Amino acid sequence: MDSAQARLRAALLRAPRLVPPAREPPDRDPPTLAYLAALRTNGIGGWSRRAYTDSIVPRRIFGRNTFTLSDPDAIRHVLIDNEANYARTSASVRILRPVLGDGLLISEGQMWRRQRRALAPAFTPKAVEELVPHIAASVEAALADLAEAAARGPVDLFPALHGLALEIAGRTMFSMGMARHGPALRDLVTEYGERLARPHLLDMLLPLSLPAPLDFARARFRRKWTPFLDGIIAARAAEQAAETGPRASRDLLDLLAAARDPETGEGFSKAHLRDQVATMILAGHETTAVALLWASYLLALAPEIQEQVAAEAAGIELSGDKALESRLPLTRAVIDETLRLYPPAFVIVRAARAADKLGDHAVAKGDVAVISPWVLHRHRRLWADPDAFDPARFLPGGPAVPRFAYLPFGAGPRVCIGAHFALTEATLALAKLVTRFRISLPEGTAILPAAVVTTQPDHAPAFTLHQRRP
Ligand code: HEM
Repeated sequence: MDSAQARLRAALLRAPRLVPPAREPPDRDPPTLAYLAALRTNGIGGWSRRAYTDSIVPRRIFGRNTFTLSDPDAIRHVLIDNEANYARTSASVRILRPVLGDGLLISEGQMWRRQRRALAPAFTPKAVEELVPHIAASVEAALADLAEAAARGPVDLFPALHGLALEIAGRTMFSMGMARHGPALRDLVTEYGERLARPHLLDMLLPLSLPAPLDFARARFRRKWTPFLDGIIAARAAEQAAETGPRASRDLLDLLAAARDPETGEGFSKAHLRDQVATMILAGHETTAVALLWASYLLALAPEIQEQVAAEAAGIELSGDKALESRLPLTRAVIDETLRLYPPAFVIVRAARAADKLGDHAVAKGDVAVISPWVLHRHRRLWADPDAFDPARFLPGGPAVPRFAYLPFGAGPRVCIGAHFALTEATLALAKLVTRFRISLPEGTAILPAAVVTTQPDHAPAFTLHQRRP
């Protein structure tokens, strides 16, 4: 550990211990119907106390075994070693396909491989580094709007962070400004999230070949959704046709449009390209916005740490120097620790295609493996002081974080393709937010997680943003 790292660590040690408020897990597993109700309103409530101490928690739900895994070997087995035996569940596909179509997140087999190969070059650390100046410019514009709002009084930060993450996703991945389309997109996504994305009993029980009752409403939603996306893509094409001179850089849509199957030479269809835009924009902005909201919340509860983040970022020119992120170790550690305490993707679920074994448990075809970053990251046996906010766990030079105890982005071949992008964006945005404003909340404000698809806040608290500098 060098002396700068030692100083940072010592300063963090002086900050008071913070355990952000949380609901206590139930002492016993909720009965099946209560469990299903929890999945529709707040999935975190489905795990009882034993999930946070046991390595594998089996439960039988409607004739099927479900295993919540916090055992590193079992997790590795499902996500890596025997990954081909574990597919997305029919409930996940039912819920996600009307919005994401055949995009990367829910495609399987050869189609998935082709897409992943085509998209991978756009997400390497080097490619992401090229995007830093664009991310920085979008953050600056969002902060100017926030400053105006903050001058009028307390601010509902969540929609502002959503708008920011959406703008960054649209601009950097598809060269599309989202100012025009963003509000309508958010309305559609909210409409879907409030009703159709909440799993119903029959979503889980029926095979994909049979429609569940909500599938009809989901199909109606898709009939509105796809023309909306086609409209955005057409607007982008029109904008580019009107531009004179060479394009500055190729974006994701260009990469996908140019991709050819090495065997057949075929390209992706127009419908497929549209599904990819939907996938990247949705997977890429909702999660990052949630992460930034929780990071702002934690720093409002821990003003001493907030001041240290502000001091770190103030010493650096944040205008978009590409190697920026590595020079913000504390800001980055705050983001890492936020993703531990409030993982935006709170659960990763797979269904076994064939019989298998997890630890001492026999797995039958159709049984479900549940890997919950929420449970795993607060597991009593895997973390010291698991409920406390302690960014020092992630400072460089400290002990390594155990590989399968920390999975905000999943692991294995289906690991989040946008992980590096998200970490860069969130670190930069948080650094800029905190250098510009001192963030606070009224004394005693508690935000609790409400996990449906992502780990959302249970209400929209008004943050006070005190301008540090114009
Ligand atoms: C803090 C932000 C983010 C979090 C916490 C997150 C989390 C995750 C997780 C846990 C998975 C694995 C799901 C599974 O195995 O079932 C995943 C996959 C994925 N993520 Fe992210 N993600 C984030 C940001 C992004 C961004 C910025 C993008 C796009 C640029 C993105 C695009 C995707 C895609 C396309 C997949 C599917 C990959 C595949 O199946 O090959 N994510 N994400």
